[in-house]
Amino acid sequence: MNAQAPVQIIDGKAAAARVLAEVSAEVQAMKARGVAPALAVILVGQDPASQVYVRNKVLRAEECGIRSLEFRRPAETDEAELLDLIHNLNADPDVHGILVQLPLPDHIDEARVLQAVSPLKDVDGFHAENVGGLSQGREVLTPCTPAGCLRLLQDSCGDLAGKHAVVIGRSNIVGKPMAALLLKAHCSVTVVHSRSANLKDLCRQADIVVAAVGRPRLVDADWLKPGAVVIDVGINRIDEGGRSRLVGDVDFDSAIARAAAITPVPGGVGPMTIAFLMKNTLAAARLQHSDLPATVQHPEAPCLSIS
Ligand SMILES: Nc1nc(=O)c2c([nH]1)NC[C@@H]1CN(c3ccc(C(=O)N[C@@H](CCC(=O)O)C(=O)O)cc3)C=[N+]21
Repeated sequence: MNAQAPVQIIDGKAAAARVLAEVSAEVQAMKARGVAPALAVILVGQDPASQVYVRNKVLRAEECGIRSLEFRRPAETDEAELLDLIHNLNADPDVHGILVQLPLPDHIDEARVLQAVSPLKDVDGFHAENVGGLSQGREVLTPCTPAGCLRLLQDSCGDLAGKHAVVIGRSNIVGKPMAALLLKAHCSVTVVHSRSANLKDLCRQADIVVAAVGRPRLVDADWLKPGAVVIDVGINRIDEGGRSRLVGDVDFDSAIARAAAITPVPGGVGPMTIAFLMKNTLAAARLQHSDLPATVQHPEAPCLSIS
């Protein structure tokens, strides 16, 4: 049997710090030309996890010089009120990005709310116009988590052309846009999900596995081809021995025996998601100020996160 090369643990925090440094430099350049990028974050209700995420987003924004505005609304807020707030932010020339934290309370129609955000300010990339643009391979505002995963894969594997990527999960937030980005990067893409027959056999054929199903430690070494690169999007809070801890959709301790490279949870995809939110806010500010001289754009950092 061949000895297996040691596994590379992909450091999402370090990768995110590099992205944030790029963003900070560009924010300064943009400010020097009179535009101060600003992100509005809307949080409806008291979900504790959402509060932590929103707090982190606001902190990261401040760190890279992006102005952040937080709008907290009670869980009972009705849809019309929320739509009203979004319309006001759409019309505000000093606000460049709008993020509506998900999930929303059950009485609010999530699709209608996401569709109300101006596509030019849609830093989540969830508006149908951006979803459609991504599927056509255009450079549009792109969902932050898959954009972050793609960057981690490019850093780790270089050229992705011709590789077989298996995406586990078909959500609008991760699975579907991830598949579109991998296709754009010239991978062969298989999307599998909870109803797939032979889930494990399909996964075993993958050069690249992106797990985004929300099932704690579903994927173990037995699911992997030796040398596979594994991106774990899952963030599952589980109780273990009376203590709460975060685990991914991948059984990390098992998978490291087969994978060539793997992201940990925490410290993998999560920090990259937030870094790409900042990148998208900058891209959104540029979309709204197409009059800015091109020198604002960093030559090696293309305008939008998918490129
Ligand atoms: N409109 C909208 N856009 C989102 O992008 C969005 C959302 N709603 N709702 C919730 C999910 C979740 N999400 C995370 C972002 C960062 C971490 C993150 O940085 N996690 C740290 C650990 C955090 C911890 O310890 O809890 C890590 O993985 O290292 C996690 C989760 C963005 N989301």
